[in-house]
Amino acid sequence: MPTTKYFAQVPPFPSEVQIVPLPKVSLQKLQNESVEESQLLLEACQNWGFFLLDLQQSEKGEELLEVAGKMFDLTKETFDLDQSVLDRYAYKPPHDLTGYKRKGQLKTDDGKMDRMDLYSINQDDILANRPPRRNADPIEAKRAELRQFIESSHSVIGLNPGTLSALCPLDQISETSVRLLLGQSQSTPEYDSITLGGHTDIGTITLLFNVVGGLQILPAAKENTPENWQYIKPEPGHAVVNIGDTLLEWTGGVLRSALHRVSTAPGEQALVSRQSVAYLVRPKNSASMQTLKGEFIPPVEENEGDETRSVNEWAAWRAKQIMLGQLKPQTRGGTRMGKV
Ligand SMILES: O=C(O)CCC(=O)C(=O)O
Ligand SMILES: [Fe+2]
Repeated sequence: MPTTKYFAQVPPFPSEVQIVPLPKVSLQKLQNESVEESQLLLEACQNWGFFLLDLQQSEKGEELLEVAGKMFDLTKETFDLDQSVLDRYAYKPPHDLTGYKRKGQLKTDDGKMDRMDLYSINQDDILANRPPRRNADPIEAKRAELRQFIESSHSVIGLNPGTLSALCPLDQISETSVRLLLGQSQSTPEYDSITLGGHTDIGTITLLFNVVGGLQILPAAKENTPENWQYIKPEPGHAVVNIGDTLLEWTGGVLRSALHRVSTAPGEQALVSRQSVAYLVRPKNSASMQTLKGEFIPPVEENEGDETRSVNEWAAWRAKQIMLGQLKPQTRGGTRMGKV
């Protein structure tokens, strides 16, 4: 999440609300190769599939916080556009998810419609790996800042296993995107309403910048009932990082991909609009979904049959399964669940 400046502009997260006790992992300590910090990171990725990344006291981290602030400003400028202007950039699901998604187009867990406006910007468009696409004016005007945000986010997460950065290079075509999100303020809040339905992220890793609360996760082994969902409290100077399904598959289920959603923000935070910014990393399209080999990864057993599809084929299959209702997103992987 960006710096304190953005937190000062909204009501505080209420202290009485129960929150998920997510570990805070320090980027600076990871950069200094702290063994304890790496252990904390691994445990968080196994137990929760989520952690808070403390970006403070690290040059790279502070740089990212600064540019994440610019992405918040861009989110505001973009969603301040007239509805008729935004509609010109509408996304075209299921094939093209880049562009603007108006609220009310997706079913949420409770059978109602979502309340989240999204604008997805393709990484290859910003880095000029493909012919440019015409985006809404505020986005066109901030191409340089978007590039900075992508490069800075990529370098922060590229720190960890070397394999990950090799499989998600910046110069090869992928579906990696920057997503700007807006949940509108509610003058008479409906606290049980879902803004963006429960899902897992399909990619490898997601870096999320939140100021206002609302993001919730369903802890492992908990039934999907309203009382089991718990809020993540946004912290100044930290990003929320979560593991996606691709990393779960690549690690043979060692890491957890957790179900999460956005609900109405708690307390007085529901009275203000909620912006958030996500950097959703996908592998290069030509990569394989095959389980990686490594010290911590259980070998694939003969009767299991390893995944042989490419990232592209697998993503198309998965999207279709979800649409047909044959695959329901759920928390998978991690220590407590063993192999998937
Ligand atoms: O807005 C948020 O905090 C979460 C967004 C999210 O989960 C997503 O874009 O995949
Ligand atoms: Fe997500």
